[in-house]
Amino acid sequence: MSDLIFDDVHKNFGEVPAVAGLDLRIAAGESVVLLGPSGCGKTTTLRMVAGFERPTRGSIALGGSVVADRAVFVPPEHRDVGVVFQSYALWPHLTVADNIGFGLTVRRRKASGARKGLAARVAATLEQVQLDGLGERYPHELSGGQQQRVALARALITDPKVLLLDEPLSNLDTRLREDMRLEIRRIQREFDITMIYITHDRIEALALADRIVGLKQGNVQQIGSPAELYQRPRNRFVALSLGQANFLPAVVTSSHGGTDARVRLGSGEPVAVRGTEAPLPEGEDVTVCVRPVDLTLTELDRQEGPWTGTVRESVFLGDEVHYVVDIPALAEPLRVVERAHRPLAHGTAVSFAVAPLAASVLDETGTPATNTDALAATAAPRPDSAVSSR
Ligand SMILES: Nc1ncnc2c1ncn2[C@@H]1O[C@H](COP(=O)(O)OP(=O)(O)OP(=O)(O)O)[C@@H](O)[C@H]1O
Repeated sequence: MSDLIFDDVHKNFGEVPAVAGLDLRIAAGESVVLLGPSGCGKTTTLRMVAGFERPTRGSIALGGSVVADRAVFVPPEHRDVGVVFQSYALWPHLTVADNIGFGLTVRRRKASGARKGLAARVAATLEQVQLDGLGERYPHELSGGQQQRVALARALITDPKVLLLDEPLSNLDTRLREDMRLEIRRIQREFDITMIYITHDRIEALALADRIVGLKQGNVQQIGSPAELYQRPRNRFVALSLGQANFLPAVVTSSHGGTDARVRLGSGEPVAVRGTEAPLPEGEDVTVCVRPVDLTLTELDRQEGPWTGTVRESVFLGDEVHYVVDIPALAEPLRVVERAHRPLAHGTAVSFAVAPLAASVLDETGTPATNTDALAATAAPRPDSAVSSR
């Protein structure tokens, strides 16, 4: 059974469409991350689930019951959702235990006579978030990470149908963010919690999601597992949301649809790439997305045509070298990440190769392909050796 269903959910603020037609079914125990830049509608979506906003159109169902549609609007206190905000929102004058217990006592459980079990529930929840023994402290006596654990515990103690987290790690330093990321995933998995987590941080999205929803200006761009979105992004926006990417013009040489295709870059040998769902006609101009780690450079004596180039920047980072390479046939410089066994110096002439089945064809109907334009402007013949699969 789906725990949470969005059916064609829209939310407009005046003329601003904050959320434009969200269709999503979240299964019980699933962790879904809404990923997108500021203003794409993440918080609005979360607020509609919590009951702080009402959809302009469409419906939201939670645990089998509609909580918001044209006719129904269940108020926040009757939705059984737990919310964790970026700001922690703890009561400064209450101890940790009272902050956590507060979440439970304001719920119906108080009325149903469960109060006597409160101390035991608080202790168990403190243990769940690994804060055992700190119940008598006040929030100002805790670190930022510990305070966020208290906020998490306060949401968890009510045993919510869905846990909503709104950029909960933004106020923490890098190290604590890493720890808390793992901690939230552990708790979510261990207790089989249905979770919606919103962030603009790609690492958080990749680390925490069973599925990621890529959002842009209120519109869903793609929904899928972290690996799907990373390895087969539908468009440039999704590709760049999850990390650095190169977008290269190519021509389809064979495709079977749903499976993998072969494309030619420049006049190199065809290279196997991840195809699109629909078959691609042979000869079709496409754009392929290649991650920097899926390219390799080969040193040349001199540049041999528009599909070879020169190293503009070479940054040694210990395990890896990050290269920026100017290729005349491409509008944008190529980004390449290689193991740091033999850093190539600035100005070195190079050819590049794409690893087989590492690149993917974008579905960019109607999107201007800047790199293709650049290629069309380049008339010089290209040596076959310049671009090949490795
Ligand atoms: N109460 C409101 N009144 C008017 N416009 C609003 C309101 N809340 C949000 N918006 C607008 O709706 C759009 C989506 O906002 P939302 O806060 O959902 O984005 P977000 O992705 O969560 O951004 P951020 O990461 O900055 O929090 C934005 O254009 C925002 O300005």
